[in-house]
Amino acid sequence: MLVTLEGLDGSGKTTVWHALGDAYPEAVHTREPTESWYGEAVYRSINEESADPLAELFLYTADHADHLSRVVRPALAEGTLVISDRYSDSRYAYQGATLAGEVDDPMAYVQSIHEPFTRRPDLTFYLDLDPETAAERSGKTNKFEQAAYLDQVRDNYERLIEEDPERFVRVDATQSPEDVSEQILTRLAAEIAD
Ligand SMILES: Nc1ncnc2c1ncn2[C@@H]1O[C@H](COP(=O)(O)OP(=O)(O)O)[C@@H](O)[C@H]1O
Ligand SMILES: Cc1cn([C@H]2C[C@H](O)[C@@H](COP(=O)(O)OP(=O)(O)O)O2)c(=O)[nH]c1=O
Repeated sequence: MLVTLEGLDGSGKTTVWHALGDAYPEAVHTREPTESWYGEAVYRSINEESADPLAELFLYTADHADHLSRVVRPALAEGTLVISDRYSDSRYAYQGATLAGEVDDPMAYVQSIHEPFTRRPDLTFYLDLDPETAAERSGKTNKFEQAAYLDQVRDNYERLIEEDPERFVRVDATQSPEDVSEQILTRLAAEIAD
């Protein structure tokens, strides 16, 4: 089973990911961008103000392809639970925003380049938080963390949820970290038992 955590920067994904690590020590806990050299290239681009958005999309997508073949697919093939802090929906939502004006319907375009090779998550927790609080919590440390930009990213996440309501579980991320984790742990336990 492939479970992903999605949401704006500062929505609390990493906090939940640690709680899931404690609850499911036998699972593969992973993230995108990854820690591979592809992921390092992605972080280099994130910290570059003038990075070309299309080039950046392909760096993220290269990192995803490597993540899939090296980590996600082998673990799933062994029947291991995989929990990823960010995954392809981050590309659809974020690059769907950075590519506005570069290509028509950027989110559909980004989805179309993933479709032939990606593995759809079985379950995605969306940590729902307003962009102002998210930007405040995240400390606005990179170019993607400004509230106006996060507004567009949030709209894109809403479109993704509309497209695939069965897969997404919306979690109110204004709750305390304990309540957010508790809600996710309860739902995940129920899905695994199903
Ligand atoms: N539910 C919450 N309520 C208030 N603050 C939170 C909550 N969850 C996380 N935080 C804090 O917000 C900041 C960003 O959380 P983090 O888990 O790193 O988010 P993300 O991985 O989504 O960027 C951290 O300082 C963290 O302690
Ligand atoms: C995985 C991914 C992340 N991002 C962005 C979101 C973040 O601003 C940044 C780094 O991700 P991350 O380190 O997960 O940031 P955070 O923990 O604050 O959520 O990269 C994309 O734009 N596209 C992607 O496909």
